[in-house]
Amino acid sequence: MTHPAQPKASHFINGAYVEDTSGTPIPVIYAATGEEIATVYAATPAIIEQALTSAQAAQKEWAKKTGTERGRVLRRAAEIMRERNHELSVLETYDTGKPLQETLVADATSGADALEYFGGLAASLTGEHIPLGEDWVYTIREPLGLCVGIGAWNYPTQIACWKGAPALACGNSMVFKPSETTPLCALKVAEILIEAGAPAGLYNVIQGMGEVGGALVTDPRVDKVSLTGSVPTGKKVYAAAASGMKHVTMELGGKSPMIVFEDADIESAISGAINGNFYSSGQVCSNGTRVFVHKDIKEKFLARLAERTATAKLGDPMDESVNFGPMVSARQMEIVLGYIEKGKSEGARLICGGGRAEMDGYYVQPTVFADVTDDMVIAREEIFGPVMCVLDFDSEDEVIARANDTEFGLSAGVFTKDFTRAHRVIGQLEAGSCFINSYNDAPVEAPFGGVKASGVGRENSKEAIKHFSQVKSVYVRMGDCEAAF
Ligand SMILES: NC(=O)c1ccc[n+]([C@@H]2O[C@H](COP(=O)([O-])OP(=O)(O)OC[C@H]3O[C@@H](n4cnc5c(N)ncnc54)[C@H](O)[C@@H]3O)[C@@H](O)[C@H]2O)c1
Ligand SMILES: O=CCc1c[nH]cn1
Repeated sequence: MTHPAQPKASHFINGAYVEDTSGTPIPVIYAATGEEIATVYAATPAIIEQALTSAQAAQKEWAKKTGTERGRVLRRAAEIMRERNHELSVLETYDTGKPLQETLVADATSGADALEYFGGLAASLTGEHIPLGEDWVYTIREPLGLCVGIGAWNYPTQIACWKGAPALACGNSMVFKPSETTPLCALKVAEILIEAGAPAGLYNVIQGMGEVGGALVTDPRVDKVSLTGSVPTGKKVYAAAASGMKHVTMELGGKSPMIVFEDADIESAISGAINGNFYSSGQVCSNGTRVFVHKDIKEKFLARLAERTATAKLGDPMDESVNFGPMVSARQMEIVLGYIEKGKSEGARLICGGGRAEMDGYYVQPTVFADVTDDMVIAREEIFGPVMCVLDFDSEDEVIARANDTEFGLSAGVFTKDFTRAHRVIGQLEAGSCFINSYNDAPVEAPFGGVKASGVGRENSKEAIKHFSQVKSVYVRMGDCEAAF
């Protein structure tokens, strides 16, 4: 019997599902059991061509609509997503293995927030009037054209919407390629947009691995590339886009610091560390995986952290009481287990976890290492799994320097009751998305993105509009135009 997660076809192009089984088969594996639940096929050159042609044609008509008309479609799509939240969350759980407890509140709902927010902004995307004596300049905010979105596997619905919603609000069209590990959810986003009144071809989804992404990035019809992925992929995609002088947004990886000062509320700081390391089984780009704890409170912090981590409920992700799921894939589980062994061999002190959980599926125990030093591999490389590194520090200046000593710059957090210190420290941290006495909140109203190797551009908020539109300026001379000869 066909599994309920099996989509009608692999791709969604020009308003309909499209199949081409001559592409490479991509099995969809449910991470909680290892069972193959669906198959899709990588886009062939003919499929890529269909998607780009449809998107290019649809964009021209879409850009002629008023912002109010565009916004209405996006807001209707948001409503449909909310009405179907349960069904979409179950699919997200099949796609990623993340617990339903999480997907019910953080995936389709976050996608709907983006559609609603950018739907609301669409009608207010105007230019300005710049008086110059008698003359004047006016500006027009114009779409970029055909945008390509390429997704990572940790938030398939959210990523499809965080890219699609601002792109469409600004009058662009999109071809979206989900991660080959989680190909299912973006198809539903495309389906819902059509149901909400989007024209055929405006938002297309095609499947595939890096080669399909590469073909999209280098196509001369594409004006903008927005990637969510790792730093190595980001470097390749950024370079390929640059050779075509395309606009880019790069949402990449991190190894973010979370600093716990001696005056912090310990329970609250531990909640931050848990949210910033174990939510989505640690598969969140902005995670605060280097937890710097002041030496005076380190042992107290570790003892309580171990106690609370022991209460994590691993199990069937469809059971709503389960709050800790498997890694997305066997490959990701092996990568994470490799880092755990590295941490042990490097001499870090294992506080809890430290291996695979004894159950079917790709579960890794929530793991905490203490006495981690800055030079250890586990403190330098992005693990993208449930592995928290606790490092201790003495002084504010020292911890700021150590927190910044990384190629990454996605996020940073500070826990302290001293707000003067909180703002002073945050002001010196090299990171794009920061938190004070909290960790990992990502509301659509706030800009999201990194500095240094963690990325270029911002998603969400009004900032995203700047990355999906361009400004035309028009000089208007009221008198005669004069020349030297
Ligand atoms: N900053 C953010 O917003 C954010 C959010 C989620 C995940 N991430 C990052 O994503 C990574 C995990 O996701 P992943 O393993 O899917 O990342 P990845 O870099 O392996 O793949 C990301 C996407 O890029 C595609 N791709 C690979 N090579 C390509 C190429 N040469 N040209 C075009 N496309 C190509 C993949 O098929 C996939 O769709 C982590 O590093 C994580 O930090 C960042
Ligand atoms: O994974 C990165 C994006 C994100 C952060 N919090 C929720 N989603």
